[in-house]
Amino acid sequence: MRAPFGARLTTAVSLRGPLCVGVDPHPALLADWGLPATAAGLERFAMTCVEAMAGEIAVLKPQSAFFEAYGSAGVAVLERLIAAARQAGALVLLDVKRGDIGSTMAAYAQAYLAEGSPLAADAVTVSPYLGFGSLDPVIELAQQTGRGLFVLAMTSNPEGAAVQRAVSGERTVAQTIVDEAAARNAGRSPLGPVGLVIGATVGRTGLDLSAHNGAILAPGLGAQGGTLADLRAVFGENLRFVLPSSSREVLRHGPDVATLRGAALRARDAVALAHPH
Ligand SMILES: O=C(O)c1cc(=O)[nH]c(=O)n1[C@@H]1O[C@H](COP(=O)(O)O)[C@@H](O)[C@H]1O
Repeated sequence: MRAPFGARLTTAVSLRGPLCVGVDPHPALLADWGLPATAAGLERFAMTCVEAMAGEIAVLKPQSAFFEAYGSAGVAVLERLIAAARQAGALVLLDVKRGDIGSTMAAYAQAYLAEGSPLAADAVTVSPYLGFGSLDPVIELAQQTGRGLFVLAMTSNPEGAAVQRAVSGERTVAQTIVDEAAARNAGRSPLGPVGLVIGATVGRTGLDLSAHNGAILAPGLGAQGGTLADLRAVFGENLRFVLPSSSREVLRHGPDVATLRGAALRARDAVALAHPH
């Protein structure tokens, strides 16, 4: 039986440092790496990322869209990437941002979190905008299988604020999501399976995160302009469970394996130095 996701994530971060690297094979990156825009090029990109980073970095986050763009051959590459990265010791957070009615979410949960599913990862990103309760099938399966989920709360893109900072009753929409996640994680040690996504670029959030007993993914470092100083502006002193995430800023150092690995390790060490966990 696998240990709970919260325990596996805290162990991975304590052994490997606090960084998630996104595997986002943008067409422009494939071209920069001298690879063709084909499933074979995608495979080479994915396996180079595994070789360079899966043995050293705590969490790799493949972005499903870039694989789906190649149809079934691309999804097959994603399956092999997930398996190879996990085999090399990284946790895999599959970035798919799914959100649907509860009965359909149960099917997504099976696809991404069930034992033996070809796309099963360690955790998945989900959108709560069909109502937080619609995510319950994902939370239940995550708990059963020692996996996790990251719920979009305050996203790094500028368009997110109009919805997420809107006030509903006494609280912002984002705060209601934080509070729902906190309720699901209550009493779990060291961390519950329900993480949040709060972008590194969002500035002051006004969020009360004190009851959130879960991880926080903070994407937006690098290519979207987020800096290490911004993380402190967003999260204050309380960065213990924050997992900063960067994709293009690291990936642009490929395709040489050693150079790519060096860039990832430098990014990780810079985060660890600026924000000791
Ligand atoms: O869930 C995410 O990972 C995510 C949430 C968010 O608020 N902002 C955000 O950029 N992301 C993802 O994080 C990655 C950011 O990539 P870079 O901008 O290249 O570092 C992309 O795969 C985005 O889809």
